[in-house]
Amino acid sequence: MTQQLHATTPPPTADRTLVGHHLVKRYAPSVQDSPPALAGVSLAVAPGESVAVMGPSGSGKTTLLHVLAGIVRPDEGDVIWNGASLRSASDASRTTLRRSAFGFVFQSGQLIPELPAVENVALPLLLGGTDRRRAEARAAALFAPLGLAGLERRRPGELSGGQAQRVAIARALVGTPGVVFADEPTGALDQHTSGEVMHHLTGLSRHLGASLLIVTHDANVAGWCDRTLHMQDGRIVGEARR
Ligand SMILES: Nc1ncnc2c1ncn2[C@@H]1O[C@H](COP(=O)(O)OP(=O)(O)OP(=O)(O)O)[C@@H](O)[C@H]1O
Repeated sequence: MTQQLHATTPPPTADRTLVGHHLVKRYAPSVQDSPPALAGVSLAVAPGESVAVMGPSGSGKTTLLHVLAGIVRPDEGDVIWNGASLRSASDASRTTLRRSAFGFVFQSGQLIPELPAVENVALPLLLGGTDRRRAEARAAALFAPLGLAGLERRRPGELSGGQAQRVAIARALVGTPGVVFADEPTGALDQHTSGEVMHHLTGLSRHLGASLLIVTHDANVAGWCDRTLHMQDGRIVGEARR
């Protein structure tokens, strides 16, 4: 991938550090219409680090996640993953990167209702060309570590909310991604179940060496992470380490 870096971008590091450099994103066509969703955000997520992003509604948390994950292209600035620029990458290579290097967990409703849990988990591997037997074996191996042993053939409608989120975590991690992006992963769960899900999400990510970027409104969820960033009006205005 070619490097087209912003003039002041720090030297890229060809490791599994995720770097966002001076990210600006405006959804409205002109600045007069509304303030930018991202107004110049810079951050680095170290390999294996877990980072929570908190802030009021509309402060730009989800936009930051989408820009860092290569889903949304920034208007200014760049995202560097493994030493390469996402901004200058083609749509096709960004899609390939998302599939091979990143995993995603959303609030709910992300599993395919018709497929048994194990097939839901195997899906990213199947889409990447792994043969079915090997994909399902790798998927099944994640059930016990996530406390899901015996639920492999259940369909999503036959799982509790917390079990379904743990299946979604397995699916995000089955391809051993470099970074897992999670947007309100416990937003639909009660406090106790949320704690269980975070225990599994942080524990298994750490075990597999994946970094974690979590958008959340819940300070208890952020408390599971190494670091919490606070956003306001499209900027990072504070940071706390555990
Ligand atoms: N697709 C879009 N088109 C236009 N404006 C958008 C779009 N997505 C987000 N915005 C605007 O960008 C700003 C930041 O939104 P974003 O969803 O990133 O905030 P957030 O902090 O994640 O909010 P919440 O906590 O409510 O999910 C808001 O003003 C929002 O209205």
